[in-house]
Amino acid sequence: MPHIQPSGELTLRTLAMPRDVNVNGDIFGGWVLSQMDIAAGITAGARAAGRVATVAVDAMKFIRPVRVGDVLCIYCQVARVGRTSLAIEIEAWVLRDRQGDREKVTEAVFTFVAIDGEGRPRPVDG
Ligand SMILES: CC(=O)SCCNC(=O)CCNC(=O)[C@H](O)C(C)(C)COP(=O)(O)OP(=O)(O)OC[C@H]1O[C@@H](n2cnc3c(N)ncnc32)[C@H](O)[C@@H]1OP(=O)(O)O
Repeated sequence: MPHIQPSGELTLRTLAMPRDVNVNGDIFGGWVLSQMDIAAGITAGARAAGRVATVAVDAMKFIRPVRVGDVLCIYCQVARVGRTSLAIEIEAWVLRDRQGDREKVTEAVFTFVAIDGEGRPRPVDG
């Protein structure tokens, strides 16, 4: 079996806490999605040199559950730059129980729009 590595830059690391569990006792998918939005927003904001807003969440796949005590590691890369929008590919991996095996748990593509002070689209490259 090939040794699969994360794609992209490690942008955010955080610990899954008991307050974020769902009724199954695993971590709530919405919490994972919000961490991905934060991480991708950092990457998009850096590329667009300013404010960005999430306009679309595509190709979201929940591959494996996240559990309390896992370290969530989010990797991002810019996949496409348009006139006012940019797409960020995101992979979320965990280190099981803080230090164990590394597993990919989710992936997605988020689209951001560069916005000005009034919240209107502006060119990514000024
Ligand atoms: C659930 C939440 O609370 S998400 C929270 C954060 N997000 C928000 O609040 C954003 C709310 N949305 C908005 O304010 C507006 O949609 C804006 C300002 C982001 C964009 O305004 P729009 O009038 O849609 O802009 P417009 O039609 O000019 O499109 C802007 C760019 O986004 C792209 N775009 C718009 N909608 C989508 C979409 N669903 N998927 C992919 N790209 C899209 C367009 O193709 C265009 O890209 P380009 O300039 O690179 O060619």
